[in-house]
Amino acid sequence: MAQAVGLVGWRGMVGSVLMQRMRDEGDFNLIEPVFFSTSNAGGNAPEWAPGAGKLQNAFDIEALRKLPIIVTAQGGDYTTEVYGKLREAGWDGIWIDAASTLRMKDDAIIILDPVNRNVIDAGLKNGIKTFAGGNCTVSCMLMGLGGLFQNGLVEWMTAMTYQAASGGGAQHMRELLTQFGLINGQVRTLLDDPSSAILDIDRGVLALQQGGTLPTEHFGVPLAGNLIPWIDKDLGDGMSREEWKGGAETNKILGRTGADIIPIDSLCVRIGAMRCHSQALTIKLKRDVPLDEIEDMLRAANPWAKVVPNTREASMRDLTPVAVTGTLQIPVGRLRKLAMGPEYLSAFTVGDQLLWGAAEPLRRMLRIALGEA
Ligand SMILES: NC(=O)C1=CN([C@@H]2O[C@H](COP(=O)(O)OP(=O)(O)OC[C@H]3O[C@@H](n4cnc5c(N)ncnc54)[C@H](OP(=O)(O)O)[C@@H]3O)[C@@H](O)[C@H]2O)C=CC1
Ligand SMILES: N[C@@H](CC(=O)OP(=O)(O)O)C(=O)O
Repeated sequence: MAQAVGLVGWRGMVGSVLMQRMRDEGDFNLIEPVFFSTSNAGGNAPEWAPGAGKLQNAFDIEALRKLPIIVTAQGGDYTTEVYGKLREAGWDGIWIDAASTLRMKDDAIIILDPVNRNVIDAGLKNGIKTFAGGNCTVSCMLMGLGGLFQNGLVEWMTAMTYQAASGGGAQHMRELLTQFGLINGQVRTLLDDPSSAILDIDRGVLALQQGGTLPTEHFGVPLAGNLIPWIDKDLGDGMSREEWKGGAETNKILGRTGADIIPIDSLCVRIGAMRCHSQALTIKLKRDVPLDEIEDMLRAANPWAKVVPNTREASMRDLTPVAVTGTLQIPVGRLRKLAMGPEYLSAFTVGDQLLWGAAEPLRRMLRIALGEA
């Protein structure tokens, strides 16, 4: 008989991508979905899930307690509000969560099964019941570079990130597009006139960007025609929380602790892409490995990592957010040894932060929990 699975956060941005992937992969044939809402209990479940009945109250601990598995993409505040109460009420089910809240807890595993299926399986065997999707930047990086980690080749690594607006949420994407539109409107007459001076156009754009009238409620400053070299909270030691996650989460996903920890550091930057995070990586290898062997390792690690030849044409065609959006492929390119020596490798990777960065690890974990993968 199909297992009942509670779904919370299914209509949000991450949740919608998750629902679409579950529908595409036939996951709903394996479960009896119970849809929850924080805002519309008693409303209708989505029309594409006939027979799913009414939406249940996502804060109703008694209703949640009945379910052996709960999948949530509702957000960290919801997890903070509900998870503890549910466990305190004696709930012993499997909790699969997109939020960062529980990731670093000792009794939780960060899920990215193409990279850490061994950690997940060992956890399940040892009674772990809490599974959290990783930070989008970390998950996309590990999907691309998994081969180097699998082969124990990484001595240390730095990631310079180029993160899309979607990482902030749906409202951030809207704000970015509104800013682009307003900027275009500001200089449209000049743009339409081929004889206008580019510096006049530039002055017009800057006047709007600096004038304080662009909507910046979500990003704090204009992102259109700009970048923001800070993502997430200020940890007070010169590091952003997003940068801290790069090292902390990567090592936890890989199951590395103590002396086995791989130093990984980042500088995380928000740019005006829509939903793909990109990152430029500098990797110190433990030994000099020829580039063709490195490429073979990257390809062999999982079916989604794709090596892009280090040429201008291939990089421009295949290694951009626009090329990757909506796909599960994680291209890795710009691979070359650096001037510092043959153990120093440069790489660039791009990933859809709503797919491998958020939804995909959750639906795959659900299948593992159901014994279907
Ligand atoms: N955004 C991202 O890039 C990533 C997000 N995550 C995590 O996923 C979680 C959710 O993020 P995200 O999906 O961006 O959040 P959203 O804001 O898109 O959705 C969250 C909830 O908001 C409610 N909501 C209110 N108004 C609307 C509306 N007009 N349309 C849709 N939903 C609405 C819904 O709850 P209800 O139906 O109950 O009203 C929905 O489940 C967070 O924990 C985040 O950390 C993880 C990785 C990446
Ligand atoms: N912080 C990421 C998005 C995100 O939701 O990350 P996390 O799941 O670690 O909170 C970004 O802004 O691009």
